[in-house]
Amino acid sequence: MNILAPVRRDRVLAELPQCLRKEAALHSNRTFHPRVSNACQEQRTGTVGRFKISKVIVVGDLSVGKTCLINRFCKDTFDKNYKATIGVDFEMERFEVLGVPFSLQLWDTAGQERFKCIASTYYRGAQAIIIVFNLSDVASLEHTRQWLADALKENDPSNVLLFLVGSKKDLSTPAQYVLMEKDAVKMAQEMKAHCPPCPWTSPGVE
Ligand SMILES: Nc1nc2c(ncn2[C@@H]2O[C@H](COP(=O)(O)OP(=O)(O)OP(=O)(O)O)[C@@H](O)[C@H]2O)c(=O)[nH]1
Repeated sequence: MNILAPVRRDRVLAELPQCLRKEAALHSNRTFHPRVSNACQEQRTGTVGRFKISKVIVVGDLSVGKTCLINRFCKDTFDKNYKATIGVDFEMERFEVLGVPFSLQLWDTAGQERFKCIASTYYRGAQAIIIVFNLSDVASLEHTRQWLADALKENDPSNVLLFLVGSKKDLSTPAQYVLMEKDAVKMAQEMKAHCPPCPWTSPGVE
């Protein structure tokens, strides 16, 4: 008996969503890799990496907006009150890709130093690492190197997708933003990551 609710309409993917900016995109393709399409057609998704379920870990300094980013993505909500994450939190988002069920496990980790030890025990086995920094706090961008190093201790660097995400754009002036973006793009290139500005956490989007 299937007791799961239907997959949300915006989680049914028949083509790749349009990217925010071409240069920030993983690649500029609008369609799936033929290997993925073929495997989906033949219902052989177990053979395309871990297609049925993927783990994403979200790391970064305290209060940069990791929880808000996940809540915007999963629940389309924004909470202006800060509640520190204790250790880790977890969300599961179900998709349907080319007719095949797919689940994304999102691990929200604590940025506070005292919880780092607990949080890092959940880093292992990630298919994607999202490193978040605050666009109005240059130190949080500098610290992304350390967050990445810690996350990669538990994962195979050649087999994991990296994303560098700038939050709190609404709190920086246009001039500050231009400077931070330049530094962030440099950092993203150094990490071989991608650096799309984040549309989800902006209170204006709510
Ligand atoms: N103005 C503004 N505030 C934001 C934005 N994103 C998050 N915040 C606020 O920043 C604070 C911290 O957000 P969280 O998402 O809890 O931060 P976190 O990175 O999960 O924090 P830790 O759990 O301590 O690691 C909260 O008060 C949020 O409301 C944003 O884009 N703009």
